[in-house]
Amino acid sequence: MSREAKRTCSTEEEENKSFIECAEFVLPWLSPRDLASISLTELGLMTECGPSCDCGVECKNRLTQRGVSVQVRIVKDARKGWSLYSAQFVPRGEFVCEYAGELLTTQEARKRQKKYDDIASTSQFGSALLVVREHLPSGNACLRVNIDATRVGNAARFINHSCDGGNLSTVLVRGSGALFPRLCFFASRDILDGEELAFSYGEPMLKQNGLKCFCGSSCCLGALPSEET
Ligand SMILES: C[S@@+](CC[C@H](N)C(=O)[O-])C[C@H]1O[C@@H](n2cnc3c(N)ncnc32)[C@H](O)[C@@H]1O
Repeated sequence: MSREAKRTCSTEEEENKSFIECAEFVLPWLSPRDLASISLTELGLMTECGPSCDCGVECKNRLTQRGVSVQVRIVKDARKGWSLYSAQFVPRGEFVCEYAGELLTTQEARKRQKKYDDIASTSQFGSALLVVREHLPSGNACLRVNIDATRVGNAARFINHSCDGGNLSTVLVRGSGALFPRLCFFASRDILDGEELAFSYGEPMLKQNGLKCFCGSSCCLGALPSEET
């Protein structure tokens, strides 16, 4: 899974600071292949109070820091595996949950993805390693965050892909003073009680032995978005 964000509001000075602070997660220069992926679906960006603020978790500007915010149900699907359903009406724009998981170095993410791909080739295995690339305004660099919810995470790790974008928008939330952004889901439209929650895992850059997609949408491309991490 791969998600893209373009940061638009920072100055060059801020950009350099962020670049240095997050050195381990930065790919300094993008390969031509990565550059080709800049046009992928962009994430929304948002800032909240964070470790450098005096306020507590009840602060109104910590909307996404209070756990899963809607009632959900985990349901098994014969073809997609475990899936997350809404167990209440969720109005458009409402915060749903964070994509929580282990933050990995890129080296560890690559190692784990290979292991997960091997397991998935012989069994029904739902790995949940998501790569977020945040492109800095200059276009010369990108901050990469690898979130692995396969073993450690919250209910968001059961959200399946839909080729039509599903009913969730992804927003990268940066807490003031926090080193890494967090990936959060908001309802992209009104969601009915009993609807499956879904989002787009990214543009299809198909691997030869990629997994089949069973999202069931009219624009289904037949394969899950997947790329070399
Ligand atoms: C983040 S996990 C989602 C939860 C997963 N279904 C499970 O059982 O753990 C991602 C994995 O779910 C499966 N998956 C997600 N969306 C799918 C879809 N549209 N069609 C088929 N499989 C899907 C794939 O195995 C994928 O690697």
